[in-house]
Order: sequence, then structure tokens, then C-alpha cells
Amino acid sequence: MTVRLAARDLTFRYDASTALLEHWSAEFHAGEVVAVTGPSGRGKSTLLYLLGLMLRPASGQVLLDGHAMQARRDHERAAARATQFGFVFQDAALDPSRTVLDNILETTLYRGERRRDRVSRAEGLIEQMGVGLRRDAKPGQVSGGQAQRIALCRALIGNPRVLLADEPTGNLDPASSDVVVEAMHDQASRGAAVVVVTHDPVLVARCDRKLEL
Ligand SMILES: Nc1ncnc2c1ncn2[C@@H]1O[C@H](COP(=O)(O)OP(=O)(O)OP(=O)(O)O)[C@@H](O)[C@H]1O
Repeated sequence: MTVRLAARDLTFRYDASTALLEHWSAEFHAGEVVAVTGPSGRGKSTLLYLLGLMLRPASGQVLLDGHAMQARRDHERAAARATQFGFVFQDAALDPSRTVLDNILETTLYRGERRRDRVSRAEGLIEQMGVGLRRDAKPGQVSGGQAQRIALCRALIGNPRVLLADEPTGNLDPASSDVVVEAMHDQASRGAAVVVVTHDPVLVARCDRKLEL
């Protein structure tokens, strides 16, 4: 199996306090959906930020397709994030001043694709996720569950090689959760490594593997 993303010997602390992660290693394969579980406050979201190149560890490496990303400069890490990663934040983190459609399109702005093509892909995703919204709705007008699925659309539209999702089914009923799980497996079947932080046992059971933090 191809190792898409690897953590090697990661140590991380926010301040002088005890380390949240200490010499932590794991591999995430192309085609695989991995659940990360563990008690609240253990550092699961932090791990996703490290894997997603938003934080730098005190020591250790994150490797994307075998390339060490730690020593790269900020703009190179940002470029990798924009082109290779999709991220679903725990609170969806939609921009309230822009429409749902523009929130989803945000990550595709610099890809040199025609707007018409990007819009039709976004609309396909909105439909697939069963969000049931006018595309000119603003995030203030959507429910928590709709916001989560919109955030997933935004993460998927760039066809990421790595999809990192923090509690993506936290606000969802079982039918909507199902759609989200299917979408994550679809992305894995396109060759992505998918890492999902969750407390939801139903979601864990539908992942290929579980890592306990
Ligand atoms: N920016 C920050 N600065 C300082 N401490 C932080 C920061 N972000 C998180 N922490 C602390 O780090 C610890 C781990 O937080 P994190 O959100 O990674 O845990 P988690 O396992 O995802 O928790 P939950 O399951 O409740 O979402 C917590 O004690 C939290 O208070």
C-alpha cells in the first residue's frame, strides 16, 4: 500500500507544559479511511493541524508522499495545503460574509479553472451531500448539520490527496452521516488518505482502521 501521509516521531506542546504528543508516529495509506479517537483534550484536533501543516512540531516530521514537509518554508507549506489537502474543521469555519457557493469555491480560486466548471462541480457536491439549500444562502442561514456538509464540500472540491476531518458527523442525523461517510470513502477510493477525528462509534465502525490517541 502507498503511504500517502506519515508522522515520524512527532513531539508537540503548546507552551512549556507537558507535551501533547511525544515521539508519535503513524502512517496513513492511499485508499484508507482512518479514525482517530481518544478522550477529550487528548490532542486529536491538534494532531490534525500538525498533519495538515497548520502547526509545526517541536521535533519530528510530517511526510507527504515521502517528502519531508517540516523544513519547507511557510509559502511552500501553504501551497501544499492549498493543492493537496482538504480540511474539515470541527466548527465548519465558513466565512459568514460570503454565500455558501463562494465558501465552497474559495479553495479553487487560484487553480486557473473556468468559474463555470468550478460552479458545476460545487453544485454537484451540494446535491450529493443532500444539503438542500439555495446556493446564494449565507452561512448564517444554515443549520449546524448543513454547515458541516458544506465544509466537507469545500474540502472535497479540489480533489485532495489528503482529507482531514474533525468530527464531521458531530451535528448530523444518521442518514446525513451516511452520506458523509460515503463521500469520505469515495475520496479514499480516488487515492486519498482520509483521517477522521471522531467520538462517534458508528463512524469509527465504518472506518478501515482506528488509532487511539
Ligand atoms: N491554541 C492553543 N493554545 C494552548 N493550548 C491549546 C490550544 N489549542 C488547544 N489547546 C489545548 O491542548 C489540548 C488538546 O486540545 P485538542 O483540541 O487538540 O484536543 P482534542 O482531543 O481534539 O479534544 P476534543 O475531543 O474535546 O475536541 C487541550 O488541553 C486544549 O486546551
